[in-house]
Amino acid sequence: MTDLIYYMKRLHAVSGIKLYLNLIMMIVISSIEGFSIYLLVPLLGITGLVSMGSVNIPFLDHIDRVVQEIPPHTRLLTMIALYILLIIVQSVIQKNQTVQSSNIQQAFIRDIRLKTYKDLIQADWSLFLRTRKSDINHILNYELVRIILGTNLVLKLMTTFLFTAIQLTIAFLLSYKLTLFVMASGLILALFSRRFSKHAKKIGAETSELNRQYVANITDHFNGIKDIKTNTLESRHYGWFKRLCEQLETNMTQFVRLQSNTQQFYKITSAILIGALIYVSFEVLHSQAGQMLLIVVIFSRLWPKFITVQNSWESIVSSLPSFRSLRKLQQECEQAKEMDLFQPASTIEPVAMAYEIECRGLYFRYSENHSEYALNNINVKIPARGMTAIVGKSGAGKSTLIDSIIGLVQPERGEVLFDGEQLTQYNIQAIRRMFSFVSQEPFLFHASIRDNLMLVDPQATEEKLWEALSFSVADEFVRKLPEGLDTIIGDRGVRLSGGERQRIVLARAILREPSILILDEATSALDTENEARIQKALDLLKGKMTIIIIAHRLSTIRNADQVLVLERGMLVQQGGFHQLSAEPRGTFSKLLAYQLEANA
Ligand SMILES: Nc1ncnc2c1ncn2[C@@H]1O[C@H](COP(=O)(O)OP(=O)(O)OP(=O)(O)O)[C@@H](O)[C@H]1O
Repeated sequence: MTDLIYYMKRLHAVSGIKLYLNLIMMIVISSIEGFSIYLLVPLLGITGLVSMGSVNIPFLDHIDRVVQEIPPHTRLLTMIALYILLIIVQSVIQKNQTVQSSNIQQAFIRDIRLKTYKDLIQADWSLFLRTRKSDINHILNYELVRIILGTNLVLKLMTTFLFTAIQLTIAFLLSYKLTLFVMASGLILALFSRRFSKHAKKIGAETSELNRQYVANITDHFNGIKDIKTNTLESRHYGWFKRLCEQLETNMTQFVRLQSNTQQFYKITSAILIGALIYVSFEVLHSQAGQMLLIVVIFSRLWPKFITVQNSWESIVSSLPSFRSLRKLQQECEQAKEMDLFQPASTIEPVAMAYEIECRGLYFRYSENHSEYALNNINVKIPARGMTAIVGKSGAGKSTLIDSIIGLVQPERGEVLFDGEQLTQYNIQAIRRMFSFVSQEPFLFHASIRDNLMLVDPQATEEKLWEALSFSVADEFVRKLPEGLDTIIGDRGVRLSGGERQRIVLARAILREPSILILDEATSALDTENEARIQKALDLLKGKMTIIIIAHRLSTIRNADQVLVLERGMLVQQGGFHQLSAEPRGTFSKLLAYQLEANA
């Protein structure tokens, strides 16, 4: 419930006075509707269907007196005209209210979307290690829609309460005994309906979970469609998906059944109550026709409100898990916040590194439950403008070391220093501006090659783009593409080969003119000829920028100034390529030997 209150406050902050105007309009609309129905009583009186004299109550008496002032021959026409006028006024207000309500809603949706996106993008890497991308997708799509619906229902419920209060006051004036009876019956029923609300909450939680799984499955299945096809797993995946769809169907049907059960319950109770009231008034109390009409009017105005309140409440309660999910994600993002979006990247002055990066006593675990450290007491210096290679078996901790140097993960103990200055949340953005990083899974957007390159340098000239492409040996193949630089490369660059993708990403990294270039298996998909050409280009960069390379193919790091050898998170060797190859018992020699064997 606190989550719901949080978002209602947010709605209030976004819409301000408009929200109250909207509520007032809703009340006016409901009141006119109520008034026009009460107006039916004198209308019926004029037609002679009901004798107004028999209805001895202040409110209707007053109306009757006003009606009597109208000349008899125009009385009916005046009353009908008044009725039509009321409906016209109501529809004009209704139109404005609908437009304003939609404006409020859209502004609220925009606010939540922007806040969530901003929170996410400002969060540090640890959040993305913990959270599935499909869950983020799910929250930004499905849950958001349910939150909007839920908020809308709360507003409607508020107006219903206000409207019911007005109705109750009028009803009280008409007959306090009858109104008290209806209210008491409503309260008793509300107590009975608590189990409906509990059930609605349970169904709502299931809906959230099932929708989460739905989005996760779709994302997984279509990300892995190549593997599904090559392993002929289509029918198995279809089976999973079918089961989930059936569960979703059952869940939705359950909710509709619950709501119709509530409605049925209220309708039957309403029929029994009104029957009992009519019987008692007629047979026991011998009431007149006017009072009987009154009973029907009051009952028919008040009772549906109880049904609306109960149904809206069930829907609100069922959407509470969505409020929880979004709030939880936002809270996690707030805790993991590492930067402020209000400071644009272009205004952050990159710091220049003159001497070295130093890792001092670094310890890191992905989870406190892990007994093994991904980085275990790493002490190392990476000199500026030199080439440092990091090698080791798969899982040795190479990428984790890079991630802690960039500040993507925070060490449990120890520190990373740039020219003696510690990497902190205050200088992280400035320090990151020095880097260009080509990861193991480089990302290209569904856009042209030009757009993908200019992402890092929107002012880049044509000449500069081709220079970068030439560096990464990508110029030849890009020239041959039908649209050249303007070729659209598909989702994540699927329309390019793995090696071509890597070369475009490398060109992008160079275009940024970094002072520290990090390549994590950046040329692993290249053929030996193209890899050798890139090696040469990298050699030319030595002395101009700091280069850190993670490579499995050890032949590619022959020219490195220093090699760091990692094993199970520990730095086990450090030195020049030839120096380490000459240590026969060392891990590096073993790695070299394995590769020679494999290539033989
Ligand atoms: N997101 C993660 N959550 C939990 N454990 C992780 C995560 N990423 C890596 N690890 C673990 O941390 C250790 C070091 O992983 P890391 O990716 O740094 O190794 P690596 O040397 O770069 O491996 P590779 O050469 O295969 O890329 C491994 O045991 C790995 O299983």
